[in-house]
Amino acid sequence: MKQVSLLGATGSIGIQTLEVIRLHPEQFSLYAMAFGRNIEKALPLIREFKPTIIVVQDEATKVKLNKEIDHQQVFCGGEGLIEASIADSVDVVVNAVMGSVGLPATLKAIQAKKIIAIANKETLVTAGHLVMEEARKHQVELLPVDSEHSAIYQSLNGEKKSDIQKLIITASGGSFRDKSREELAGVSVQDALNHPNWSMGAKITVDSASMMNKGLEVIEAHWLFDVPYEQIHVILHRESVIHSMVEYVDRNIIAQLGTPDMKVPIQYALTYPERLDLPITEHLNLEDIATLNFERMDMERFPCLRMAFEAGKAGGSMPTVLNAANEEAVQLFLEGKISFLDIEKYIEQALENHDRIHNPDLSTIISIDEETRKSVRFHLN
Ligand SMILES: NC(=O)C1=CN([C@@H]2O[C@H](COP(=O)(O)OP(=O)(O)OC[C@H]3O[C@@H](n4cnc5c(N)ncnc54)[C@H](OP(=O)(O)O)[C@@H]3O)[C@@H](O)[C@H]2O)C=CC1
Ligand SMILES: CC(=O)[C@@H](O)[C@H](O)COP(=O)(O)O
Ligand SMILES: [Mn+2]
Repeated sequence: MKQVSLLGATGSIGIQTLEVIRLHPEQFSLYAMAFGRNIEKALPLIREFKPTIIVVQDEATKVKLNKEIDHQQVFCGGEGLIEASIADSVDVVVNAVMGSVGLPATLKAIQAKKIIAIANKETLVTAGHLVMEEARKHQVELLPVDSEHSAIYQSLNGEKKSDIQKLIITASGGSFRDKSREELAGVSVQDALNHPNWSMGAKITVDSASMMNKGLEVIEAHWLFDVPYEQIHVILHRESVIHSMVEYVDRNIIAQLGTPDMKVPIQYALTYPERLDLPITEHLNLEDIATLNFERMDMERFPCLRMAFEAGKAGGSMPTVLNAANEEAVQLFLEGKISFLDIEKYIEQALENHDRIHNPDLSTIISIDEETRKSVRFHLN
């Protein structure tokens, strides 16, 4: 029996993780759950799964929650996320919070030698060098939940790293894949949230539409698999059936295919190295799909992808700035305060105004993250 700590339990990945846990009660039990402020969504989950530790975003939410339940161990904020990640009884930490707020808990979970199923890609983008250094030091392997990285992880199984020619990451193209740049000027939040293939949280759905999601995934892949940016390739693949591929030096390409359903990579990370039945997910039927399409990625059309490659290659503190500016700009877009095209403008400005710091430590990363967010908000006023 694996005791799971689930950070981001009320989110899209969180709810699907609970579906997997519910399916295999003999394999998994929910020991800890963390969420932000969504008490309404959390209450039935608390009543059903009866976690020993509960974490909420702030004191006010804790006070509200305590009026609804009688629970001994409710923690708050970043410290709470860490408590939930290092508790002795926890075997696996599923980090599915949204944003760089997940970073300190990931580092502490590694130091506590937990199994880590990582959905929270912002952690790896903002501080990949620190996360991977800790993972190496403590001999902890990060199990990717992100569908592309789960695909690459499976395609690398048993292979030599030195035989990799390139990683090929597939992109659906997101909500605006058929719009020209001119047409993007007037798009609404509702339009952006209409992803063609996946049902996900709001922030990642907007990232998909701007192609920043793919940019973050390139940086995530660089760190997870220790592959240089020059050997990471992105390709447009509308169907989201091939989740990503690895090409080897002998021209063999190994790909992972599956129904676009996040429960598949979530369960794989939870059961690894075993596999279990997943009856709640449809089988992939290639005869019904009939055709798979591939298109060259246009960096002019998708400047967020270009900026992510550039920030990743520049390294140091640049990916921290890229990520923080993006998180803040997407939030402003979701609040209706800026337009869709402003997102890339704000990120570009933040990157231009930043003097790169080589090999930033955790406190430097946290302060750069905060400063970048402030500067994005400042330019708005
Ligand atoms: N959704 C998907 O299919 C995929 C997601 N990912 C990655 O997984 C992560 C989660 O994505 P997704 O599930 O879509 O996001 P959601 O927005 O749906 O969920 C985010 C979760 O994090 C919680 N949360 C947010 N801030 C805090 C905080 N400060 N403290 C504690 N909890 C917090 C939210 O709580 P509350 O509900 O109370 O606000 C919610 O439970 C992201 O990094 C994303 O990029 C990767 C691949 C696919
Ligand atoms: C499901 C998942 O892993 C998402 O990150 C997904 O990849 C989004 O799709 P696109 O970014 O390819 O549109
Ligand atoms: Mn993905």
